[in-house]
Amino acid sequence: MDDADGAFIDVRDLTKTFTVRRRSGLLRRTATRVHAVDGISFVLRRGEMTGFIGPNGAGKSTTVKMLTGILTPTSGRLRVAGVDPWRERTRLVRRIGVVFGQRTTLWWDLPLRDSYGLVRRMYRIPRARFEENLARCVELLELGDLLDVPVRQLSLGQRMRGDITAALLHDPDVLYLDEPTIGLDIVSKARVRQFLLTLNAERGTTVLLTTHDLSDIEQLCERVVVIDHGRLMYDGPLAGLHEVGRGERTLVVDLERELPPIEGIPGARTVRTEGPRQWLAFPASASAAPLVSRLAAEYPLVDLSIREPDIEDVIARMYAG
Ligand SMILES: Nc1ncnc2c1ncn2[C@@H]1O[C@H](COP(=O)(O)OP(=O)(O)OP(=O)(O)O)[C@@H](O)[C@H]1O
Repeated sequence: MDDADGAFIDVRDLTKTFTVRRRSGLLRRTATRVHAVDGISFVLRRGEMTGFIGPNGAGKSTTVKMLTGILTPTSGRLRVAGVDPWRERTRLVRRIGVVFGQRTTLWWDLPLRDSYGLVRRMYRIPRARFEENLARCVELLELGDLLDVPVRQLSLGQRMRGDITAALLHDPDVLYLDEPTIGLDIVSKARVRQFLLTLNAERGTTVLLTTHDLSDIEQLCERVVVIDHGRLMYDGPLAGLHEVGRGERTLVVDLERELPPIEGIPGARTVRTEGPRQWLAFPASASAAPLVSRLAAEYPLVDLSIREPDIEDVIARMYAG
């Protein structure tokens, strides 16, 4: 059930504080408090696919653990599908799927097929629905040849596809993915991403994706939530994140030969040189045309291009600020 206002995941002023006791002398121990999540709020609607990003230690895992009912919040309000995850964990378990890129939820010594059988029993999935969901995942994730292979013999990419299938056999409404493409080669990454797009489009599964790979976000998510030091830094469309960094654009100039850094062009400053190539930053609000004609008049130009700030630059700048 969704909230009256259509919120499927509703997070308000959520905090989680850990008390860490450290030895501070021979016999003394001092307690310090870590504000892992420090008052974040966001609302996800059903069927949204959202990127959840932030640097190491930002509080992403802690947030996801609270969303899945593994950790209890220190304060704030939390609802997933109308349910308080901590209090009604057993009810919620049927509605959510979780995939951790770095750990497997499969049984190491069992072939995938047997692992899935155990998942079926754990969730009491009706046989027909189980078979249907399994067949679908096997086809889309190309697992057909792997079902009888013990999990320990699978490559990382194969295991990840196996894990995603296990998380979806009970038809969850929401899927939490923690670094689903970490360590995967390009082909496996593409397969996993395509699968997630199909899942979201066909089933309307709500997806919250934690990743350090920003191309995951660019290819999958229209919306991104950024946290740092437990605080919300940005929540909005991916395009808006580009806007945040749209203070400057860069002109990449190829000269006929290596020259000293270009100087004296009003409104532009040389930020980098590498052989005959130079990079000039200029305000995004300014037109590049006068700059280009001035450069062409004064320097032996071979080629040039304009670079928009990429998402990595923008985020690096947000964290730095
Ligand atoms: N059980 C715990 N006890 C004490 N401190 C904790 C505990 N779990 C997390 N923390 C601290 O809370 C902060 C947030 O950690 P969290 O794991 O949520 O970050 P993260 O954004 O998931 O980082 P990463 O990208 O490295 O996985 C960190 O400072 C971490 O050391």
